[in-house]
Amino acid sequence: MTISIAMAGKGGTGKTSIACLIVRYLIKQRRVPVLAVDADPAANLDLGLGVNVEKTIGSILAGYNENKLVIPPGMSKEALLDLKLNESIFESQDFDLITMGRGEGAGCYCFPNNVLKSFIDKLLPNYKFMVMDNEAGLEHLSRGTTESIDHLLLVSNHSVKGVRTVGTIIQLVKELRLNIKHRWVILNQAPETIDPLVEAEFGRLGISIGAAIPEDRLIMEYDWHQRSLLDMPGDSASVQAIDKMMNQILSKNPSEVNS
Ligand SMILES: Nc1ncnc2c1ncn2[C@@H]1O[C@H](COP(=O)(O)OP(=O)(O)OP(=O)(O)O)[C@@H](O)[C@H]1O
Repeated sequence: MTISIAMAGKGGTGKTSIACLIVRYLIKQRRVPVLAVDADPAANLDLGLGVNVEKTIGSILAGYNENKLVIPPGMSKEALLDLKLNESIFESQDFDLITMGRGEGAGCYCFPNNVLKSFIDKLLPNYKFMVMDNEAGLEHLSRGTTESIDHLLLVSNHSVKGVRTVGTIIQLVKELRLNIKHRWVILNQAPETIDPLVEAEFGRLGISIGAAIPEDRLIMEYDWHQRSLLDMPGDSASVQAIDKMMNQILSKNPSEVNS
């Protein structure tokens, strides 16, 4: 069975960086192959993983909608779309990546989201792990494989707004009736002492912190130099915290991990 890990939280709190460091952990632990999914139209999971994705689900669908696809004789439009979607998989030795990207024009992501979901349903049996970076709203995680997530990681930075967004997402998960097996609240860029206001907000919402990832200048430097976070050194503070967090998370499903 594939173990699915999904990230959520307010924009800019570090979801993408943490997703990359989780992929790094899985690769180092040889828990491969990993399917990385960038389901946030505003995220750049590819850059964090040190690759550059040009073909996204959004860009393929834009061509499909505008009838830009030349359909070979004897092939259905759906079969051609499937073929094109397969071309959007970025393959590397240890992980594959699919990216939702932006559709053309403003507005609704319902169609790309639905296509992404059924695409994931098809791909998932080929992987040991799926790591999915999401936008704050989780509406797209309903129906199909993505309805049931093994580990939902709710990321907040050290701000009252970040914590409130986590509270809102917890509510949303209930309303959407998503089947989340384990939920973890991650405090990113955590200082040594948590500000009493931030702590009070966690307390008010009845949320306990599952793991804290410290502020690590190296993450910013890698970002600045567009270096892959997969190459972060094992002794850096953030990597050590992520590795510890992942050991704790995966201890919840040892049988699947060893199978
Ligand atoms: N623990 C950390 N220490 C230092 N800098 C960090 C840390 N985590 C993330 N950052 C920096 O914070 C910024 C935002 O991080 P990131 O892009 O991962 O957030 P995000 O939640 O995915 O944002 P978005 O939703 O907008 O894509 C980046 O510049 C990143 O380098």
